[in-house]
Amino acid sequence: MVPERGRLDLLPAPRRSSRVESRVRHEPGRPPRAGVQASLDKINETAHQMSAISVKNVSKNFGETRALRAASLAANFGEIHAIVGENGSGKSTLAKIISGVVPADSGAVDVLGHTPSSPTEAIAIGLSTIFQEMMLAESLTIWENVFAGSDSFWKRSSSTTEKKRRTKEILERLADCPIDPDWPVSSVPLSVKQWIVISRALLQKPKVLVFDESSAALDLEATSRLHHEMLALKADGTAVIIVTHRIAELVKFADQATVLRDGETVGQIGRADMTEENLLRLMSAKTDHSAKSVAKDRVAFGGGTPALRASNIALSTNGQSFNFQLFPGQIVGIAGLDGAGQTEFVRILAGIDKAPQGTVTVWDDKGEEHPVADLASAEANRIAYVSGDRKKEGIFANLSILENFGLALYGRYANKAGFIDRKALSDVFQKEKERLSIKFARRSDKITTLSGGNQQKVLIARAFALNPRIIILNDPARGVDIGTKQDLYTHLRAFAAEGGAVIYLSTEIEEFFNFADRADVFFEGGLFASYDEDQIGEETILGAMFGQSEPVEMSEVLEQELPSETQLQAVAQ
Ligand SMILES: Nc1ncnc2c1ncn2[C@@H]1O[C@H](COP(=O)(O)OP(=O)(O)OP(=O)(O)O)[C@@H](O)[C@H]1O
Repeated sequence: MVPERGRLDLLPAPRRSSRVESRVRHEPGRPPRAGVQASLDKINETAHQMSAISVKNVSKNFGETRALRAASLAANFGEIHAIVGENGSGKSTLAKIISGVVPADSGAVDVLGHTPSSPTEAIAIGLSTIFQEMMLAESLTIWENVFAGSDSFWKRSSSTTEKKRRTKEILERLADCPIDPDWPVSSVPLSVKQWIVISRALLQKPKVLVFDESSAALDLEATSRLHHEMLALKADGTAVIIVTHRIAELVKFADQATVLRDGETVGQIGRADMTEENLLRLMSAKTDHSAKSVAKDRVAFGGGTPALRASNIALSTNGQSFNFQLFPGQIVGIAGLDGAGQTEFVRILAGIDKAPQGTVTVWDDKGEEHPVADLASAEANRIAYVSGDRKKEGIFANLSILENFGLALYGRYANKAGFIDRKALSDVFQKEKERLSIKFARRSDKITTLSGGNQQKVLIARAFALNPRIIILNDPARGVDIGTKQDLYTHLRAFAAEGGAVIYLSTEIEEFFNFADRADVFFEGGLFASYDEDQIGEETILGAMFGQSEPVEMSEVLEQELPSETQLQAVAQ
């Protein structure tokens, strides 16, 4: 029975029987269910056991778009359960149904013994969700955001001093940097915003925690902290549901994965069968999963006229200066831990921010040089920029898909009287839509009706359509599925083969493999190391990210102690 709104305090305690708790506690590493073959039957069979979540044959339409047609999922307490699938396969919609944000059209939804009909109700029964789009009030302080809405569902509302103390404690642990709870949210970087949203959910001490692509804004080290947090929650008996495209990461620590394809659950994979290959095979009807490899000839860069040069650049007034060069046809990967200066650097190259020191110069087709000092000069010199932080820097939520695509192009497609050649704009849109396989019902629909990954594709398409000489991408593949990523690498490689130059900042080191011609690594506010194609590897890049000239193994980064039960309880108090 769904309770009336406003009567949540009268809700019966969620059905989390001691039988379930003891089963999880005494058998934490239950043997995984067999196989990739594990099918709907098996999922339904599992759903009959006492589980944290049981979703059976759920469907959901948004107007003409069928987001889900037969989605099922069964997740237990004390397990990390991933939901995977290509962009637009229905993962977020499933997460939203489980979280009470949208109702299912048909099918059965059982979350902790209830069918939540609103996020508030979901929280009341013990489910917290961290959504893909960060819901933050930018003008409020950090602590106000962490405790937003808390007073209505915590029995004893704590004092402001106490709230600030707890905010500082949990955020400094999670974000691993000093935090003043009184800072306005607008003043902190994207990664800290992500931690604020995560803290808010953790402080609710949920029995089920849903992460919808929540590590997308976090760098490697931070993602590892998040994984440890998830493992600690699992050890505590929480059902942790994660929606993610970071397949390589999830095979390391997820217990189960439910795979969606075109709105349908096509299988559930257990720990023993959790390999990238198995997941990809189920996710996509495509048969070739061979990879990241984009065929290309080795080219030596260095001679001739560069496409872009940054000279004596420093990222702060007293910072160490450095030089940077990019040649036509070259793809340079940019890496660094969060806050190491790489984001500031690419924004300077794109003309968005000014360098505290130094100059940026580009060369045109005729070999003539031009300074890049602001957005206008960057645009005039055909530099396109794609941001991974699409909500803040990319999309206009109130505009349609086509309008979002066409915004930067209107100047190019307008005649002298100012009328836009809609046919030409429409043709180029169609071409880019096919190039990146952007999925949507109608181009006149608002961009926010697209899945997160498809929104990102619109921004990438817009950059290609600008016919740039240089494309600067700032973590563009955030939230983009693996198939699209590979298509993106192929398109960028083709762009480079025609003389274009690419700067590709990524928080995922693997993106550079078999793709970048060079990788530049930032550390503590400056360019620390530069590696040619044949030196690019996980250990070398990772080492440089930590300021070491020696390679570092991933396991050394991930080898942190799990928080103890006492530490966790202290945080949860
Ligand atoms: N509010 C909405 N209105 C219209 N269509 C929607 C809405 N929400 C989702 N859709 C559509 O439903 C489909 C599934 O979207 P969903 O966001 O669930 O996919 P996803 O698997 O999470 O994708 P991604 O990996 O890109 O985030 C998509 O085609 C999307 O455009």
